[in-house]
Amino acid sequence: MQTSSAPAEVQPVQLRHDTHPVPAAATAAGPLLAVRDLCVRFRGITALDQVSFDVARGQITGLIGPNGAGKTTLFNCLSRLYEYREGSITFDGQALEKMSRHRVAALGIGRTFQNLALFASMTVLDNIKVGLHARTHKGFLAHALRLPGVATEEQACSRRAAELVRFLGLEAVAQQRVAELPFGTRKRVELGRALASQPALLLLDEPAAGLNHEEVGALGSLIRAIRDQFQLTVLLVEHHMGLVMSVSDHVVALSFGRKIAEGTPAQVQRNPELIQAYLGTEA
Ligand SMILES: Nc1ncnc2c1ncn2[C@@H]1O[C@H](COP(=O)(O)OP(=O)(O)OP(=O)(O)O)[C@@H](O)[C@H]1O
Repeated sequence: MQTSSAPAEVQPVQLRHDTHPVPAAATAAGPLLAVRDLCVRFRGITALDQVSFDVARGQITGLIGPNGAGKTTLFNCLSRLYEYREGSITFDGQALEKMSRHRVAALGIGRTFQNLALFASMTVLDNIKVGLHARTHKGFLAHALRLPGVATEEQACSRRAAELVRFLGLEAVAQQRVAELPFGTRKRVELGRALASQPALLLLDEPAAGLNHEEVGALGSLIRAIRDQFQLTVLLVEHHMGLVMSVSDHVVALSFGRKIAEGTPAQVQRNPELIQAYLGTEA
């Protein structure tokens, strides 16, 4: 990640969320995301056991827990990569279990992955444009075939992609192929692609993994800047406790598929069950 491009130095650009499906945080009622009694089982393993929690609009919620706690399983349920037969997930009042994966992305849930999911042979700018095409009216095929109206939309896409590149401090590498870039920079590109789809809820899966101390510091500021600038709600899965506790408004802790603690970072850090869960594994 380019530490020289911390958010304090980033030019404030205003990206219009004119296709944004979810009302602004201040005006809408209820949590953006409500997880209720969610159970997921894999051949005898209970990955999630009656997990319930809310993600409040406009907040950064940290989801923590030792290895195997069920964090990624939960993310995969939110992206509809995994099916769940027990419990429910409601996004802005709509039941996710009734929707296809494609509709979930269109609804306004964007994510990054633990192991980067970028097109390595494409440039930084083009990877970000892929995210933008997820929200264009004409669709990828119409763009490929250059159908009428595409040119105007293409110009808007290029403008927005350039704005995102600037926001993320990626101008110097915008025309470089992703495969040529250091890991930290690629992680920032993935963030750009997720933001390009204009999500209302951004799911970040271990964004600090593989970053050095300085890069993690810059990442914390960047996550907050993203939340503020794009008026997003963020759900962050992360093992780096310093990062989670410094950026989160609210923290939910899982262990062996169960929710064991929930509250402000200060409250959760004092929770005896959480301390035990980490002492028993990696603390
Ligand atoms: N597709 C799958 N098939 C079988 N078991 C799975 C599958 N996905 C997850 N599990 C199991 O479910 C449990 C929860 O795993 P999960 O990856 O959600 O934990 P996690 O909290 O994300 O862990 P980590 O921090 O190591 O990524 C583990 O016991 C894991 O082995």
